[in-house]
Amino acid sequence: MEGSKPLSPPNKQQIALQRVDSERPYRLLYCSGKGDKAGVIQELDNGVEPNLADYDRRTALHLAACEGCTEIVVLLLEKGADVNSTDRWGRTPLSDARSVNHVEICKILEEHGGIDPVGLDSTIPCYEIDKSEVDMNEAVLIGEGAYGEVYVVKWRGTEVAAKTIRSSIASNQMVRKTFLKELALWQKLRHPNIVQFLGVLKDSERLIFLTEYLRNGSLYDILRKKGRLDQPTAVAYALDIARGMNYLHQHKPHAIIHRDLTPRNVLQDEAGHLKVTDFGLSKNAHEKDAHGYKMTGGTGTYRYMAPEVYRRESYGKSVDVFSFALLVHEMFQGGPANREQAAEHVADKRAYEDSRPYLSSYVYPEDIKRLLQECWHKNPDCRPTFEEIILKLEMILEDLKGSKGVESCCNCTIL
Ligand SMILES: Nc1ncnc2c1ncn2[C@@H]1O[C@H](COP(=O)(O)OP(=O)(O)OP(=O)(O)O)[C@@H](O)[C@H]1O
Repeated sequence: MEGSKPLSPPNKQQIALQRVDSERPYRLLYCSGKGDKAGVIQELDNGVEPNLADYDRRTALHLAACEGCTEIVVLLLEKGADVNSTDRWGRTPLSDARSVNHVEICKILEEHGGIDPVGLDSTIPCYEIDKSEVDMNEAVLIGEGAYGEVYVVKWRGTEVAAKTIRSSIASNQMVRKTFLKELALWQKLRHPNIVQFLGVLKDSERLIFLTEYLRNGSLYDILRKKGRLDQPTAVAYALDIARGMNYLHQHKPHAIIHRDLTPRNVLQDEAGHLKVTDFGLSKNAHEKDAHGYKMTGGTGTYRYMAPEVYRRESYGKSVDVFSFALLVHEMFQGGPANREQAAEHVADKRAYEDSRPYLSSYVYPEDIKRLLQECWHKNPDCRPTFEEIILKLEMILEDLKGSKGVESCCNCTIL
């Protein structure tokens, strides 16, 4: 009879192998989210359960559906993945695919009996506002945009802005869903330089949503009234916008690209600070193709549009940096560059002839000039991030304060 050997402690290599083994099942989740078909097949062939879930109860099918990996979705379903497994938040793979608009995957999941217990519209109720709390008959019209009118109304004793979406637009179920999706994204945002979303009016035939009311109006109104801003004010405003935009670009788990950053979409609060608004056109950066993002064209305002967007190429976050540069240019200049020319013509020349606004040395300090040239660089990869822009602007503002001894901003004078 063979005597039993005393157990010796595992060596380093054995410990490493044990670790790989204990992490091994989760490779299925990793490969599914990355679209690594060979990896997924290998894991399943090794006997990993197709319904394996992580601590949030998210399965390989959730991840593949969410990341738009169609082939993996099909494969997992073939291998017996549960089409209606629910994660910690009650979301099925179909809920995920819908929320990021992966149409083909939604179809496949539905064909396999997939349901969406969460539903797009039901992400809204916690922010629904009873329409009896808002008297729309007392509403005062304050503006009109591409999607409808904007009113100031009273809600629980406070003046707020009510944005109405034209019934011709809101009656289209697909468009309505897209709006609700954008609002669901907006309602999660909280930042001092982002206009606060308040809620959607419940049971209203029209689609109406409330945001905080900024009584000083938009940057467009300010520039029309005041013309060119003094340098410290322009830089302080630029910092406000950059901070709001940086928050959007650093949004987790997916960056938010505004896509329509214009002077009309920047509003001023009573303290004189600027806030970025109108996420109706912003796009969750998760909805990307292999190269970046594709814009369907016609979206956004031509005068502030990045060349790659005008040319309908794939694009990324830096399209907002390009628009930002034009806003800053306008604050120093007092109005838009090439204002006598049609906006589309201006965008065309920027996209195909690399034309950029003139930077007079009398108007633009050297460091602002350099920053603007970097921000509207023709190569999107050469443009700085908003995080970098903030650092530069903070230094420029310090220098301006140092050289003048005075910062004048929003009617305040800081000595
Ligand atoms: N929260 C708000 N507080 C105060 N005024 C607002 C508010 N939201 C919008 N406005 C005013 O209403 C106007 C219209 O706004 P809206 O966002 O509908 O359109 P826009 O930004 O001008 O154009 P577009 O729809 O093409 O983006 C704005 O220019 C602004 O003057």
